[in-house]
Amino acid sequence: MKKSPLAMQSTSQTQKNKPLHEKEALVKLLRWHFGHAQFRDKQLDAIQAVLSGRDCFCLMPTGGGKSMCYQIPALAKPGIVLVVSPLIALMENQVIGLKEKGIAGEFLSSTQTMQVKTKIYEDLDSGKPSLRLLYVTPELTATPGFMSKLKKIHSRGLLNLVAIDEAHCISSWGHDFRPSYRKLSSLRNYLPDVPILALTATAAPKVQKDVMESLCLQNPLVLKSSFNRPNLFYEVRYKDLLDDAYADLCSVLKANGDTCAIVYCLERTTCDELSAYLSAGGISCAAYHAGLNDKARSSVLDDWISSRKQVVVATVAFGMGIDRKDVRLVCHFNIPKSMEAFYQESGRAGRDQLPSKSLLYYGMDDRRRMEFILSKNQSKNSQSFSTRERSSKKSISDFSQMVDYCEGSGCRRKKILESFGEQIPVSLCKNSCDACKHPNLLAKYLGELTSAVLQKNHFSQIFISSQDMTDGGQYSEFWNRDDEASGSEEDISDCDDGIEAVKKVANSKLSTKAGLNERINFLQHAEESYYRNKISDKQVNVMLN
Ligand SMILES: Nc1ncnc2c1ncn2[C@@H]1O[C@H](COP(=O)(O)OP(=O)(O)OP(=O)(O)O)[C@@H](O)[C@H]1O
Repeated sequence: MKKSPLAMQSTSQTQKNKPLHEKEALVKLLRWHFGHAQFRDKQLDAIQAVLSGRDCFCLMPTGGGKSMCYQIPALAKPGIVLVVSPLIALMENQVIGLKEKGIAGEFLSSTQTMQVKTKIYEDLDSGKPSLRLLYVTPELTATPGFMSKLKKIHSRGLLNLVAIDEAHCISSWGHDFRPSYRKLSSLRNYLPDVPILALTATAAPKVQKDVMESLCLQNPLVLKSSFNRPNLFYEVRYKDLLDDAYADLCSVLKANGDTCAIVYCLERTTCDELSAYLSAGGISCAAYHAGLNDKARSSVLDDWISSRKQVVVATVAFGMGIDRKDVRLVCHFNIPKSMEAFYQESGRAGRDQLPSKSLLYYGMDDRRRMEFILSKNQSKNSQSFSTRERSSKKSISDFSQMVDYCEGSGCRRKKILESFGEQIPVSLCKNSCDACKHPNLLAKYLGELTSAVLQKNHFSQIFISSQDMTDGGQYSEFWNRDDEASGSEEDISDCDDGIEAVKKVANSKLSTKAGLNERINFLQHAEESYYRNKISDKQVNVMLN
């Protein structure tokens, strides 16, 4: 049902003296237009700050309700709120949602007809625009023509707020850097006294700082919600211990009925293969990646959004703007490149706050492949040595957090939150990760994983990559050396009983307590010492005590 706007401005004397951002009045707007009983967490603080003219940096997890922080201010006083958004699909969705509620929202993009655009511009020029929310791309915002239009609107006192959605796109430290966002730095110069609201679900402190500086926020109210997603259950499964990861995922999806899911894969071919496999298994499923043409992609997206398809097997191209709230499972079929990317992607599950799951399939081959990709990116990105070094160090340390998430034995939730600088007691998890729920089982798996890794002779490969990761030296040569190294290592192992004895002792010493990383480090150390110094298994025993 469409609703007529609820008038916020009253001319009566008593009302005149009341601030527009009074709590009861804002709650009334929330209930009237959106049907929600109360504001969530930091929403009210953000709304009151921007209504009083103050800049605000608002950090809320995915599905936290960031949109309300600019939609309510747009309804609280005459004039418009400009919303900068990175994706046309995102803008379109929001505008459709607003119109359904009878709220005057529009977006400007290259996809619109001249007729629609002219109508919007005429409304803006009219001196009394009926528009409340105008969504634009960062590219358009920064053009001189559009900026001068904004200045005109502002000179008439009608530009109430500039909201920057997905504000982390401005930071080259972030996982979704968009060069066009950089142009938004000029907003403050052009519109010095219009409050800016930066919104993001990005947790990395470095990115947060960068966003605030880049947008030149002045004394902003900084609001940070917890990143904990209590309705998500976190689980890791180990590919090296499974007979068939495709079959395993197929049974997970089947066990959950006709559930809505996103499966992220590293490569397009895996998307196609896995999607075909799941479809053959009777799952309503489609692949989505940048190798498909625009038409095919938008048809997959449409089918999924409208529930004609339940599962999308996709690369990370299936990203921001994915607006289905009932995603019950986000599966990473390959390890993501960083905790930040993992958090964003897994966060697409359960945006309706209902119980949902994040499932990651971890494999040692995937780990090595990702290390290779990160090293390749580093060599491609050849601006200057220091930039390369900075970006390489960052990628490597970002990825090592992800490896620790998979290979360590502690609470997964705690690891996620701690990687974003949030300290939490383990009790917060309430057994909603596999590590807390089944610690013994996980310890068993990690023990088996170590053995499987050693059996498959991944040992020497991990050794090479870990060492290169720590000294940052010959990282990019890892793959070139890999074949040779594993070949020669195998030769030595095959004919050398000493090293087998050393490995056995080291393994037995560590299998109960240590995490996989720790074990591998010990084993590396033992193996290296053996070859260098020919120490005995007894000496290894002493060394590891
Ligand atoms: N105060 C509230 N009470 C109840 N539901 C709310 C409230 N505020 C927002 N919501 C609902 O929460 C859901 C998520 O809101 P929204 O899309 O704004 O989140 P978001 O933080 O922008 O998420 P994302 O980062 O995924 O875009 C929506 O369905 C919205 O209607």
